[in-house]
Amino acid sequence: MNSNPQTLEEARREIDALDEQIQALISQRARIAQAIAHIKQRMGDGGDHYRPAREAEVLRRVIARNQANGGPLTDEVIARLMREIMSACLSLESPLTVAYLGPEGTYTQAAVLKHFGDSVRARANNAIDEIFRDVESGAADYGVVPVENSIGGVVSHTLDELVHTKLRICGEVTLPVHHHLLAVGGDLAAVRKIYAHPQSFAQCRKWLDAKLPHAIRETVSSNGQAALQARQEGVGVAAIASLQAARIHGLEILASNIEDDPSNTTRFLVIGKQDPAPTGEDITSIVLSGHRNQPGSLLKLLQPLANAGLDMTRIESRPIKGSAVQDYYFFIDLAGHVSTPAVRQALDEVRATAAYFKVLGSYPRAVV
Ligand SMILES: O=C(O)C(=O)C[C@]1(C(=O)O)C=C[C@@H](O)C=C1
Repeated sequence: MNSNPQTLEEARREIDALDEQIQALISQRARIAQAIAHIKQRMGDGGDHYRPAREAEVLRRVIARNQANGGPLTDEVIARLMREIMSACLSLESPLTVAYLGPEGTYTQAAVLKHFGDSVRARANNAIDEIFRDVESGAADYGVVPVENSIGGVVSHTLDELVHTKLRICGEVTLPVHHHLLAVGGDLAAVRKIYAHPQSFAQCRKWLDAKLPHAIRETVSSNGQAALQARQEGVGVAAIASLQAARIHGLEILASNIEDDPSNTTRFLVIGKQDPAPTGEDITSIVLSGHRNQPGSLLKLLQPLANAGLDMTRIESRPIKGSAVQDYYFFIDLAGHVSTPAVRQALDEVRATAAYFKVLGSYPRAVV
């Protein structure tokens, strides 16, 4: 085939031929995925064919090949295309229901699409605890909840739920957060009122002070809700929300990327009943508490992790509700999978000295 077309006709002929091959290959891939689903059924996997570890491996290979080939598509774009192919293949046999923090148009919905692709049934819920209940009861196969924002800090509701649930963390999603000012129409000068989630107001404060110092700022429960209200109230009322919210609610973008810190990122967790297999690039999340009134208790508790040379990537504390003296749960992420001897052994040692200890999950590190 000519790889250096000189005319539009030649180039389009090449694209038509490639499209034919790509389509045939995608169909062939889908048939093999169907065969895999039947094999899994025979093995008795209970109908949940989703395999986060396998998907992470496929995506990592896609990105490695993209980098070796020098693009020209970005890693994010090529991974998204492959993610959609996998999502469509999986949905042929068992479409997943994924509960997320709604309403439609929230960043959590964007995280669902980024992680599971467009072929899942995404189910909007009003509160983080409802998402946990939906997955526990089987009303949803998986849930996606926000856990931390690089500016706003931890989402304490999610941490509190993790302590008590029997569900496991099966994956993580990291999403760069870009805020946009949306309205049904008009221009910046017409904006007299802005709806947003309190965190979004905090993250766009400098921009708002400079560009819209006189507009009334009214907080609502989510960015999706903000977009909905801007839609209902019309010209002069704006919302801070995502591009997706703009699409869903038919709003125009009055200003893009209005966040004060362009590196703003939110981390989400995928919760479910599955323990993903190791991939070689995994995170293990645990929660623990020490015995009261023991000086240096946290240091002693964590010593086995240091002795095993395990890389602790995150530590957060939350007060234990209802304890008279101030006691804390510590949420710790470390690099590695609980099925590897070094991690298992170190965690057994930690468990032996902790007042409370639970593995929240071992799951693949986010790929893109
Ligand atoms: O390899 C599998 O186990 C499959 O089911 C196939 C496949 C894919 O399309 O690549 C689909 C869904 C799973 O989550 C992982 C991978």
